[in-house]
Amino acid sequence: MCPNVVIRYGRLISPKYGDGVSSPTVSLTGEELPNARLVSLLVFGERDVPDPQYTLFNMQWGQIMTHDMSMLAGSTQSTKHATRCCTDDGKLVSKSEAHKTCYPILIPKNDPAFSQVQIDCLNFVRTLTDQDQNCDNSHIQAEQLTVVTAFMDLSLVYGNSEQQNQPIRAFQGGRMVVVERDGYEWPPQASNATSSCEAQTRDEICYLTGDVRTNQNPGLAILQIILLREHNRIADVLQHLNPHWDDELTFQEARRINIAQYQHISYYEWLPIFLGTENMLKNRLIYKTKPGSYVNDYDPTIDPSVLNSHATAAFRYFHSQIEGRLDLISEIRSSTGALRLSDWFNRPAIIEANDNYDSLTRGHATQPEELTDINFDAEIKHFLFRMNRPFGQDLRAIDIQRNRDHGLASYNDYREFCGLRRAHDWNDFLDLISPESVAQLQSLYSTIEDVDLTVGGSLEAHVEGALAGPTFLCILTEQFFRTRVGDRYFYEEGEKDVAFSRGQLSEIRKASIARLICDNSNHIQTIQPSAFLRVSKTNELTSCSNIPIVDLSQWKDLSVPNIQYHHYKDYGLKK
Ligand code: HEM
Ligand SMILES: [Ca+2]
Repeated sequence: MCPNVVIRYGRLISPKYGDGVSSPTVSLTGEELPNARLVSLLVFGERDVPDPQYTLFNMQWGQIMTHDMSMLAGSTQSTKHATRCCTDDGKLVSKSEAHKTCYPILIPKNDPAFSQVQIDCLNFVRTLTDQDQNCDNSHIQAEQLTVVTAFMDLSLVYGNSEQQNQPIRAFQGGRMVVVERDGYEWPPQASNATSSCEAQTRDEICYLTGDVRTNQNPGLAILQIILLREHNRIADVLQHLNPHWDDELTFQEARRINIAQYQHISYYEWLPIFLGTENMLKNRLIYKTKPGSYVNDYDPTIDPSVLNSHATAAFRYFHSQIEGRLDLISEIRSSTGALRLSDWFNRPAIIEANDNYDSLTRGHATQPEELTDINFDAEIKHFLFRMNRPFGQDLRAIDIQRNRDHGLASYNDYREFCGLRRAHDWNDFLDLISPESVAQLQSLYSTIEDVDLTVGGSLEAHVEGALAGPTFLCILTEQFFRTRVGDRYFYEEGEKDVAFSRGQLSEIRKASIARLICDNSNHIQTIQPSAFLRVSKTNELTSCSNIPIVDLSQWKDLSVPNIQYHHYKDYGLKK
């Protein structure tokens, strides 16, 4: 297992593991970098401001894409780290006992939350690098590893290898394994529920899918279920259209269609909200196409792996959109209650209680996400993975610590890399960052060169039409260009060995998040046509029967035996 996440612009401190707990907090100038929790507290707010335009599904789809593209090696992304850098009662473990990958976040004195409960230490385990795996490594800096395929191939549904896929594939009718409860299909049970979830018994609901993070929060699990049910829905239609197809052909074609719809929704419905339609057109991330026309932009020289600056900084800015209250909404769109996010981390059983699967789905399509700004909801800033304790972890502090763990170049370096003006003194940041934020930075960092990318980038004023400032926008645009152009199997590609027919492609282009919700909820009848956008005069609730359908009859009696499916081995981690 050798690198897939690449540092393109690494800060020149050695990210080789040092002496455990005290590893690199030292900046370029040899000064201490300001404590990550302190930066989280002082630079970022936690005001809960709803975004008038976008629904919570808009946030949630982003987490799905994130999980498809990257998962840092060695991080379980839950409370249950095998490596413990803090004791049970929140004290630093002694240096001699700390594992070399320990890099805990120390709690500053007078912390408004953690000082109440005498917690001094938040667990943090460094990402494994190629140097840990003894990969041949001629460059000076270590490179962090990811354990999922970088391509947008729904690896979170199907797994990242034949081995991961095998136990969740039914090998019948092209279907994935599901279990039936109350007449509906759900993902199979994880074999180790008490460690994969916060489950009390082995029988408590804990889902097994292609990605171990599935159970992390209810909205994420719901989208995983929607995408799983969509696979089986497609497989059933294909079998009906083509009874002579065997399991393998049906499975691979259903998977291919599911991935194509998801790529279409991601590039044409979701990404324009973040990156701006004009910016995407200009940078050839999307095209104004005729219904059945191809975009032949595959380029084998483009490296499609995920940029470290993308996974560790830019794409995490959208943690700001997370809402800590999940509304339960009825079919007539009235509230029937709400869940507190931190009560339900890694406890998916709540989804199958009462009408919650549908009520939460309507809630996510109705309630606003939080404004994309410098505020991060208290539920993830003080209560992440809290379980039954009074406080949990701080996702914003984790993001900052991860930025340093990976040795990313500084905010100022990335400004220059992205063609902006390099700052020479604090005032030079004022072109994009508010005077209040610059003053906070100046009080915390000893030099402008030390400001972390994840911090500076999150403070920039947004580019018009986009939900990010110019530095993050530059990184995100570069990433999503590579993700499509570096993927030979991207759904718009017309190369004959891999292409959909023109008729099929024009059907795929009708896919929408609204249709996915209609087809894969239990019994939702109405939805707005653009479900990433809130209901409005131009986006009114309507019957599901009015939402365009991808007509799968285009796949009838298809003579496809020669098609090249992309199998897992094609996307295997690089040597
Ligand atoms: C309730 C929603 C979410 C929760 C609780 C959550 C939580 C987390 C946690 C715990 C991590 C691991 C941090 C680390 O150890 O470094 C993480 C990573 C990450 N998150 Fe989120 N997140 C959420 C939504 C999102 C959204 C909406 C996006 C983007 C649109 C996003 C983007 C990322 C990225 C890019 C990573 C790094 C992934 C990797 O490379 O392994 N997350 N998140
Ligand atoms: Ca993937």
